Amino acid sequence: MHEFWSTQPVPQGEKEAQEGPLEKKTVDDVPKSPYPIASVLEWWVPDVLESEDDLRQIYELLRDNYVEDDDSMFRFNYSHAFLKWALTPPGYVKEWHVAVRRKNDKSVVAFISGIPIDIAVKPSAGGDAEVRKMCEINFLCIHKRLREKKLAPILIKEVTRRVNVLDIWQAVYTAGIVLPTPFTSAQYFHRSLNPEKLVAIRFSRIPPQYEKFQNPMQMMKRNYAVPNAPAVRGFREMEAGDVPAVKSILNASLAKFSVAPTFTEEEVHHWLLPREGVVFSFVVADSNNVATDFVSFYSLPSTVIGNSKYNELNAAYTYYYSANTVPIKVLMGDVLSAAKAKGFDVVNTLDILDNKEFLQDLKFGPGDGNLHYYFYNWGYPIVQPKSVGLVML
Ligand SMILES: CCCCCCCCCCCCCC(=O)SCCNC(=O)CCNC(=O)[C@H](O)C(C)(C)COP(=O)(O)OP(=O)(O)OC[C@H]1O[C@@H](n2cnc3c(N)ncnc32)[C@H](O)[C@@H]1OP(=O)(O)O
Ligand SMILES: CC(C)Cc1ccc2ncccc2c1NS(=O)(=O)c1ccc(CCCCC2CCN(C)CC2)cc1
Repeated sequence: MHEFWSTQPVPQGEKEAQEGPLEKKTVDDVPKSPYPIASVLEWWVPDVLESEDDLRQIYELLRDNYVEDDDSMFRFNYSHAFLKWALTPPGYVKEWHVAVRRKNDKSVVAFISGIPIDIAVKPSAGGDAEVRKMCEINFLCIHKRLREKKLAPILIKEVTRRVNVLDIWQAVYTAGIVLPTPFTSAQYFHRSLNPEKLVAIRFSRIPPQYEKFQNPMQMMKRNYAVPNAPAVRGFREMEAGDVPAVKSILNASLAKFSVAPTFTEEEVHHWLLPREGVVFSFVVADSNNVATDFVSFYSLPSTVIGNSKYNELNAAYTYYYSANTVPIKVLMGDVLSAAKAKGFDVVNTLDILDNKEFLQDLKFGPGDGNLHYYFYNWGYPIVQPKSVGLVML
């Protein structure tokens, strides 16, 4: 059971692992050359920032081989611009974008990414959080034709080596599957904005509770209708001038959670300023035009697999927020209006952060997916998802 993960510094599910590092090594212990790989394959570092063609190759691998839901109805289709944004935050390390190509035709067959992140972790016994420089791992993907050949552990060992060699010894990551050993498990929830399209894609017929109506689809549309203008006075798109205020209110909000990132001003600028078709952010400004509240969401479309009428689902995912002068339920209501106005079909979210405070009133329903959160080389007690303030793209 877990031939690879049983060899790794992760909690192995026996008694509660002690908090903190599970193994201690130094840079001198780290191999200086790349992990050995099959002779028909080669390691490759794409230049996602400067080479559109390198970015396109990573985009296409993920478009055709990345995460699907259990019923293979949807597959994530992160856009070029989204991947460039997600992979190149301030201080990113190019070599942590680890790809594998076939030597003969240079086709990309696998990928895994790491980016730097400062994580504040609160000891379970209480007390101040410890801020730790970690690596955030994402986009692990192996071409469908190369699955179940133990290539994933090789990718994981190589990215670990490239992170360790820079004296970083912890990582944080999430997955839709259970591995040794989650420190929390969150549930997906979704909110229809375009019920007609969702019904056409997901069900052959309208949900039974609507059958009793004379015109069921009309009733669904009415049930999921949202205002076409924001309710909150002073609600507007975030601008560069808001960065200092957003940094301070967001860091203050995230400090409440047991596990959450901390953001520098540069990181607020990169992660939270609006980017067309990628990330959308808004502030509530007071009479001096100073941001008192903040809310954001990102665009992650999914390919609809095998549906005659639609081939793409436009999904928005709730991102970071700081609700201070208005309840998060009111702020997120304006997110639904903004997402509808921008043509999104559904808003997805998780029961992390304070999200439980709006799920019911804003008509979110449970999805059929879970998101499990993990540390690498850091023992931590199991906490509830509402104690977690980390959103992973
Ligand atoms: C200090 C720095 C540390 C940095 C590293 C920190 C750790 C980062 C860890 C990665 C975080 C990724 C975060 C995300 O991106 S989660 C998203 C993962 N990607 C997908 O689901 C896309 C579609 N699936 C695929 O591309 C493949 O099925 C993948 C690549 C997922 C596995 O390929 P394949 O199906 O061909 O299998 P194999 O024969 O090569 O290898 C089998 C071994 O791999 C273990 N496995 C399977 N799925 C995952 C998974 N999602 N995380 C970790 N391990 C996984 C599995 O338990 C088994 O080990 P063991 O059970 O026998 O022991
Ligand atoms: C009601 C559905 C239409 C909602 C929905 C929409 C688009 C989806 N696209 C792909 C997969 C599922 C989709 C879905 N159903 S769902 O219940 O919200 C759901 C089910 C399953 C997943 C996959 C597990 C998370 C994979 C993680 C995501 C985070 N990342 C950092 C690592 C990989 C995500 C979302």
